[in-house]
Amino acid sequence: MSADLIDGKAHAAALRAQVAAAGARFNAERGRPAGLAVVLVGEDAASRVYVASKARATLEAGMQSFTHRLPAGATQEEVLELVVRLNADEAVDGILVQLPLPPQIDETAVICAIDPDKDVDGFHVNNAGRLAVGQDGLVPCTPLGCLMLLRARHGSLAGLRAVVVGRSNIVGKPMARLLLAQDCTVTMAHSRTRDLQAVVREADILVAAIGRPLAIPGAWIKPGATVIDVGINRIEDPAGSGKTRLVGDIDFDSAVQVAGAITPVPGGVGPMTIAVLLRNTVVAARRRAGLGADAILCP
Ligand SMILES: Nc1nc(=O)c2c([nH]1)NC[C@@H]1CN(c3ccc(C(=O)N[C@@H](CCC(=O)O)C(=O)O)cc3)C=[N+]21
Repeated sequence: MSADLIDGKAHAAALRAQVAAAGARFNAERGRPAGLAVVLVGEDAASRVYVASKARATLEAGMQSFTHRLPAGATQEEVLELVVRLNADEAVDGILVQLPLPPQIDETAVICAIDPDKDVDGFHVNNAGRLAVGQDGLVPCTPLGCLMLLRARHGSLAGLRAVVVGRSNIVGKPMARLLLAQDCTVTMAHSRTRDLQAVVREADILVAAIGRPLAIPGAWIKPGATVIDVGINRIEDPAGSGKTRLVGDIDFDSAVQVAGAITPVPGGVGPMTIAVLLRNTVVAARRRAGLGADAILCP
């Protein structure tokens, strides 16, 4: 048996079309487009690629895109000054500071400086707290994208056993909170979990966000489970040739034989992350403008 492939690119394209429609409505109501500011500190090549693709996606969705590049040697004060300026800028509805930041900069301090109403990453402690207690806020893009994929497949998730492997503030913790809010029975597993294999085996829904290539083999997975692979790891191609390729945290080739449905890497969760970022930007723009929720943006 072979699992259904969950086509993240297709789901992301559909979401982006909805976001573009909602963005156009916002523009018509307010007389200006929603605006997203992306801050990039340093010259990391991979980061530059993400930032360029985000900027392109923002423009395609009819939003305004502002990209700010600071040198790798920028000081904490310079980064904070820029964030303060973007907080005060009425044309900016969303602020994303690309992580990781260079070592001389205190990431927590920078995230805390972002206006929570513009925190489209959902990393500010106000938004993390809101998610934890079930209040409306801005929800981190990757876990919300995963939830959308799961809702599209299952409809209701109530009563299903969900296992989240990984406990980062960016993916694991908010993912677990979202699944709990959907009435899943949630287990959080991590690097210190004993008998991870037995825990994974319980999962009707498995979300892997570990950051270790091919860490979970198909033999661990419950037959028929829905598997969401958040990992994006660049490894040397084992076939030799010195080339590299992207793989997830799940050993796809064995997992696809066992799972009921699975996201590929690339083309799974990654494209959803960017689509949700745009969605969050329109949500933030509407809230800041005192407009009600736009129904098509509510998952
Ligand atoms: N403040 C902040 N917020 C972020 O959301 C954030 C960040 N910092 N720092 C970097 C990571 C990484 N990230 C990705 C998003 C989409 C793809 C994506 O679409 N990947 C494609 C493949 C791209 C390729 O081929 O290289 C895919 O999975 O199909 C990848 C990585 C967001 N990040």
